[in-house]
Amino acid sequence: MSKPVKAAVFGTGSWGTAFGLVLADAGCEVTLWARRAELVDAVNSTRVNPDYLPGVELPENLRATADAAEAARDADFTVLAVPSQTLRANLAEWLPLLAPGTVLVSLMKGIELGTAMRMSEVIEDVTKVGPDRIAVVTGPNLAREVAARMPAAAVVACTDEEVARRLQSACHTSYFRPYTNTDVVGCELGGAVKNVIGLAVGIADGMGLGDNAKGSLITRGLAETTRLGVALGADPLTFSGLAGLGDLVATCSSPLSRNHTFGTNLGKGMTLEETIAVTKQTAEGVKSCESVLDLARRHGVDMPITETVVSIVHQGKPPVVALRELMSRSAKPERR
Ligand SMILES: NC(=O)c1ccc[n+]([C@@H]2O[C@H](COP(=O)([O-])OP(=O)(O)OC[C@H]3O[C@@H](n4cnc5c(N)ncnc54)[C@H](O)[C@@H]3O)[C@@H](O)[C@H]2O)c1
Ligand SMILES: O=P(O)(O)OC[C@H](O)CO
Repeated sequence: MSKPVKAAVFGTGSWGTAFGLVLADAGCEVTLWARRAELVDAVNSTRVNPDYLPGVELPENLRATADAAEAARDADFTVLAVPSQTLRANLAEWLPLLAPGTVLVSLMKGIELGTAMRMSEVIEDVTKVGPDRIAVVTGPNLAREVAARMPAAAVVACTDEEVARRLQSACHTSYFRPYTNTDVVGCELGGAVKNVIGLAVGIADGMGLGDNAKGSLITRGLAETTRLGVALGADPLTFSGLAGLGDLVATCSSPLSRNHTFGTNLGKGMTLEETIAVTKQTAEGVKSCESVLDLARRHGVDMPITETVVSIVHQGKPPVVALRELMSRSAKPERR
């Protein structure tokens, strides 16, 4: 009998725990690394993560530890599920512990502030591991729905298709259907920019702008995501797939999305400080809207919706003023 696949998941938040559950359901032996000993004890003794996924029973082949070396030991896959802006520092600490030959898997949907790097680029920069051992999981995957074993498809992307296939098989269950893709750039950009568009749609929903506004923002949001992707060498077709349109639709329609909810609160008139205070989990778009805009400017790409989100979230522009400016931009053909 062959040995079970071993997976270490660094980050016991919503998605780290939910994806750990998927891996365990697919037959992997899973170790979650958590910062806090109380959370480790709760997971191991009650089989529930009370802070992030209350009410979800975790399988027996998933356990938690606060010891990073123990989590990393002999892992075939080392899955990273921390906030995008802390990844570099976290990974630098874990680097000496990583199992030789392990595949590093990013679950994160953000762009690093300051460097404008995608998460796989940060991983490569810190570990010096080649792109053939770095993979990304993305797509319409709201953690609570996945943890409830509700059906979802996803994308596992790696420049090495064989590695993507191995990861696909490690996380394929009756309710989680992963597709492979070799366009890592497109898959990561789709995930990071949809959070920014999710904020924009949330703001519009909070302002009561209606479903035409929502459809328009999703579509034009996808257009600017695709423009950025093409400038960075991505395949434009990736953006009509699960990492692009699929994730945008899920994020922009769901009250479970933290980015959408964050935007809705702003659109209803909460201040940024009030909105941050009621947001308990990571809403990546809040920081990444600035790094996405930075990336776009470095490549001479126009991203008016992203620019609008930055002006509301970070420059204090009232949403009604931002809306008026967005709508009064000069008229242009749809495909340019
Ligand atoms: N939640 C979802 O539905 C979902 C789905 C797909 C992708 N993602 C992406 O997954 C990533 C993680 O999101 P999440 O939903 O699990 O977030 P979360 O806020 O639920 O959990 C974040 C985890 O990171 C840990 N953490 C926070 N600061 C840290 C630090 N300085 N050092 C080490 N660990 C730290 C927290 O303790 C927690 O375990 C994000 O990039 C998000 O966009 C989330
Ligand atoms: O809750 P959000 O806004 O981070 O979205 C979660 C997932 O990325 C949806 O696919």
